[in-house]
Amino acid sequence: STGIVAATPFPAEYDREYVAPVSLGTPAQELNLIFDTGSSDLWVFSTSMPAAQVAGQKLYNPSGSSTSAVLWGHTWSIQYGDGSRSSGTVVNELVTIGGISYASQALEIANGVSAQFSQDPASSGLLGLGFSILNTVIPTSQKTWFDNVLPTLAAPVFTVDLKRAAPGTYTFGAIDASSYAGKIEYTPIDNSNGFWRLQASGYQVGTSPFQPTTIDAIADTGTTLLMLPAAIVKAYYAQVPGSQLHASYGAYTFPCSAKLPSFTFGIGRYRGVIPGAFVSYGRIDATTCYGGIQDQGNLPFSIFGDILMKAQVVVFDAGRTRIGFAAK
Ligand SMILES: N#Cc1c(N)n[nH]c1N1CCCC1
Repeated sequence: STGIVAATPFPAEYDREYVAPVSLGTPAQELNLIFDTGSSDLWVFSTSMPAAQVAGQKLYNPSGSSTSAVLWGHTWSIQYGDGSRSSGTVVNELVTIGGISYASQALEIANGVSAQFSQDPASSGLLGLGFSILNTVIPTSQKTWFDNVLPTLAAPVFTVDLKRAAPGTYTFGAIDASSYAGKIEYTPIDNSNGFWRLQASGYQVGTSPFQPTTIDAIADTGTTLLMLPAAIVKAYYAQVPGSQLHASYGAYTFPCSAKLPSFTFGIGRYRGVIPGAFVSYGRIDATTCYGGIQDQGNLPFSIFGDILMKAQVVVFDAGRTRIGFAAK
């Protein structure tokens, strides 16, 4: 089987996150979830949550589904890198994405979420697309939906084609040859820590010479920005007049009137180009804009988040434990 769903950015002009529809239970309850290659829990807002923590999100109601079955004694609790959290209980449920169904998917229902989630009306939860070792359900960890449907897919892959301020696609079980230009360049991933972790071969700022250097990064659709080592970030903004490491934001900002250089990353001999315009993440005030490239700080790896993804077609190949990039 193969399946395709739209990946819609929210808020429309800022691409802070991308959500896609997931169908739960019988009769179907369709919720928009963040598809996140940097985590491995499938969890949803539910009717078990306090009203004070809900603000417009659609809620999954297990009692309204004839196919939900409590996974007795199982709970989950997750905290993301930005400090956001959620937790709750677990049911087995029919979960369908792009027409691909799995009848007894571990579906984690929230009975509590942190403010970042409560204040985000666009997302009713997350679909983890990382490796199942990261799943937080106890006493027995559960498989991701992708892991469960893998044997039924025409090819053991999913493809991410995010776009800037426009709907893109997540495709399961196939690679749409018409979605990209040239060849897909693959590189092995290390999934031992549950991430799609790769080594890029270097970078280039604008038209300056390519700098060969290994960049140890995870491909993470759940992270908005491109988080890189301090030296690379410094080299990038050195080419942006008026940019600064803003004391109060603890992040690089620049004058919205600045012309931003492109950022190129290497995968082997392949060069992936992020247009300068993609590096403007959003306006802070009348004249100041927030950089889409930021310092990874004390993270143990870089994060190739949405700012990079939206410039490429990215193939997550579980069959051959590799990841592929192509221009579009
Ligand atoms: N922080 C963070 C983060 C990450 N590195 N991957 N996914 C994340 N989130 C998903 C929803 C909230 C944060």
